[in-house]
Amino acid sequence: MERLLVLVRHGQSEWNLKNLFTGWKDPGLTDQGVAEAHKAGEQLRDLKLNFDLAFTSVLSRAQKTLGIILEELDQIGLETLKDQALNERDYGDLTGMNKDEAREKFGEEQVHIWRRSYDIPPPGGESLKMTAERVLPYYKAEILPRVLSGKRTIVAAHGNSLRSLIMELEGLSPEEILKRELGTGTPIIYRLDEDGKVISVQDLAA
Ligand SMILES: O=C(O)[C@H](O)COP(=O)(O)O
Repeated sequence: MERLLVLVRHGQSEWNLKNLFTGWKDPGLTDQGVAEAHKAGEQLRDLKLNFDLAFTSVLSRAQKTLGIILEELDQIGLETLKDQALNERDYGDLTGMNKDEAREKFGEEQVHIWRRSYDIPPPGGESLKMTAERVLPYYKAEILPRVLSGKRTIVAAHGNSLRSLIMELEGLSPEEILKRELGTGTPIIYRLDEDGKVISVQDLAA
């Protein structure tokens, strides 16, 4: 039985383009983001992949990316579960701030710590560890059992919610996962064994 799990970060958003901390804000996709989502769908179609079930966050950039991918796969209307647990990490007081201006205001080092340390949250927001503490219980309760039952599953979500998942799937340390940058609109294909361990990983960015 195939146990297929595909993760995809949303295509470029309006706020990615403007270089703003986004977190739980809900900007739409740019034209480039729409194109990236189409390309992700085409890549999956070229691999002859399709799905029984989809998961996404409650944020429109992830939902729209998923919608475009499903359109490319001729799977519009696929059963889709949406949950806030898969949202981007909450960037707290940094939300809406330009990332370069934040570096000027708080210093390069501090902004890097807020963006890429494992357990130091930005002011009023979530660290990667806190993000993982909501993503992983949801994965274990809702996503993994369905993958293990043979439902071919796609998850369209966000840079940091997906980092939490990848850390778990690939057994990475906090240092290793924080070095991993996820491209917008780039699918990563996992095949799992009956215990949920990863048998193979195919990153379509590579
Ligand atoms: O929320 C955001 O601003 C981005 O989606 C991810 O940002 P990061 O690369 O600063 O973690």
